[in-house]
Amino acid sequence: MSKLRVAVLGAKGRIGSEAVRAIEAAGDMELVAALGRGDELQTLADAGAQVAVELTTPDSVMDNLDYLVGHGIHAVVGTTGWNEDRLGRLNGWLAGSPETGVLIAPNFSIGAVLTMKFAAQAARYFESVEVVELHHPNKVDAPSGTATRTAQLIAAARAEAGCAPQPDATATALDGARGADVDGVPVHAIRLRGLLAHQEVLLGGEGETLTIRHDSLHHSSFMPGILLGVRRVTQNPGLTFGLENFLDLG
Ligand SMILES: NC(=O)C1=CN([C@@H]2O[C@H](COP(=O)(O)OP(=O)(O)OC[C@H]3O[C@@H](n4cnc5c(N)ncnc54)[C@H](O)[C@@H]3O)[C@@H](O)[C@H]2O)C=CC1
Ligand SMILES: O=C(O)C1=N[C@H](C(=O)O)C[C@H](O)C1
Repeated sequence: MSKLRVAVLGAKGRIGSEAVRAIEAAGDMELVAALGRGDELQTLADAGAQVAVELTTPDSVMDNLDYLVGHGIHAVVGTTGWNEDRLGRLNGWLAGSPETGVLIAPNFSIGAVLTMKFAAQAARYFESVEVVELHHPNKVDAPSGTATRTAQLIAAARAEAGCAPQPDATATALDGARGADVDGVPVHAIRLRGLLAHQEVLLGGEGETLTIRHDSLHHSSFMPGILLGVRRVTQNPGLTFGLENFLDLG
């Protein structure tokens, strides 16, 4: 069977360099291009890339996806910075290239995907819920894409269950002291040397609390998800948001 022809964008970055190694080691894939900032996107079409793994920066990802979708190259995207406006533009490009698949995964690690699922399940049973994400200090965006998605899923589950707004008597606060408000869920971002990517979801009810914590200790935690995404995206045209869509989580 012929190997999948895969490219990496952001190949010299923290996660991109790990992805290059993982793709090179995968028996069913061939790494046909590894691009860094400033490299010509035309290299991807010239190399016959079928799938591109996009691991760059929020300021680069849209131009790259415009090119990829326009050339019918499937994309597996880990880069953060997604909002309604960006998703709308991407869907517009995909409408003009209906056979192309794009997976956007806020997090490729199985533990983080499960954290999001468990948090959404638990959120309706507790009065209070807050998200704390903790990352290395070189991260350029806050809150993390994972924390934003977690808070959105929690808010949606609470709305569906008819939960009341969270109790919070804060009358005066220093700017930022209560974190960012994502759909009514406070999200707090810590940046600390020594950390990689971590998240806690804190839930509180009468006389009890529940903490769901996940730790990515190495970039290798993201690789099985990236490889799964590469294998599955070619059979899933259009936009898929979240790796859970390619997992049988029940
Ligand atoms: N979804 C997930 O599971 C994960 C997502 N990420 C996200 O991936 C992105 C990259 O993270 P890191 O590797 O830590 O950052 P990084 O800064 O180490 O790497 C980004 C790389 O992309 C390069 N780059 C920028 N523009 C480019 C362009 N137009 N073409 C090609 N290369 C370009 C940069 O020069 C840099 O080498 C971030 O948005 C981060 O949040 C990171 C880890 C896991
Ligand atoms: O920048 C990172 O490192 C990470 N980014 C993603 C995010 O913002 O959620 C995924 C993971 O947290 C690592």
